Amino acid sequence: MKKILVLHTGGTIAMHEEANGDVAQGAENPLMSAALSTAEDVELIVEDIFNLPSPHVTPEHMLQLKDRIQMAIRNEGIFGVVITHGTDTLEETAYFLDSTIASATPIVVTGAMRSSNELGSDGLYNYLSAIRVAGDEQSRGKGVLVVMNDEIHPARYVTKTHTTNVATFQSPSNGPIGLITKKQIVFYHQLTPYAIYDIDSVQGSVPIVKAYAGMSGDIFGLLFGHGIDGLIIEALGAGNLPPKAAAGIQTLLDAKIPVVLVSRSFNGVAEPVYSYEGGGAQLEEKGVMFGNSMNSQKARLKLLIGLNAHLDAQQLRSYMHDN
Ligand SMILES: NC(=O)C[C@H](N)C(=O)O
Repeated sequence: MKKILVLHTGGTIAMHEEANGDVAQGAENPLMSAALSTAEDVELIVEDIFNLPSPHVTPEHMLQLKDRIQMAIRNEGIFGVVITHGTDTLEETAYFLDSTIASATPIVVTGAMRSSNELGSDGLYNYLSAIRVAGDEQSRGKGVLVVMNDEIHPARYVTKTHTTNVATFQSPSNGPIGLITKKQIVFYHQLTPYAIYDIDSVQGSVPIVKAYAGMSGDIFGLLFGHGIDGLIIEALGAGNLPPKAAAGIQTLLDAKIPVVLVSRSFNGVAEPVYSYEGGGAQLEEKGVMFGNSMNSQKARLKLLIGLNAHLDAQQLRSYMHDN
């Protein structure tokens, strides 16, 4: 019997539709009483660790999940872990766990786009698929995986791309890492290795600011006054800013506050290419770091992890760049 630790955290997968069409949380998680027909060699240890819509999930909750999973890996002889989660911030929790837990144990995160009593509800199906993947030998050593809609995606690359479609989770640059069919689980490729920091705190204020045509630098002055510890800028194209915005970040850089640039384009990498005013080459010269192909919400967690791992400026620069 393979022991699978299941941690329910809430989200649409644990919700129901009411008579007026609103989707709401009940006192009971419907997954707890669902009739499951899993592969017979799996024993589930099920915990309702939280019951939160995922917009209520914070890095502190992610840290709590990490601690619970690490304890189970160390002491409870588990084969794999399944986490059910709301989809809005699912990629963030999955990415956080992927970046902080160094273990070959399969860790699979899943959710649903339609609540438990809606026509075409995908919750139970995704839950069963996640259990199958978490109990599969091939899933070992593949980092944290996101299982939705018959696809397996690496936490590093997956993102929510659609507000309502059940095929919302995609890995824009790389595609899924695997596929779930009725009879088998197929993996297509391996991930390259990446740094993992087993942090024990998630302190610090790291906001995200999105760049746009005609942007001024005012927002950076306000953030500086607010006392931030780091900043992610979703920059334009390959990693550029409007001239006034570029000038506005100087105060943060002078104060040695890490500023990381990612792109608001969801495909490709942000890198220092252009030498015009506000161009990436100039920004790099000023001390801005580049977050490569990461999206802003994951780059924010990554910077938070780097800061809580007490990396020095050089280590932080290469950590933010490698993904
Ligand atoms: N589909 C979902 O789970 C969305 C929901 N708002 C949540 O993230 O909690």
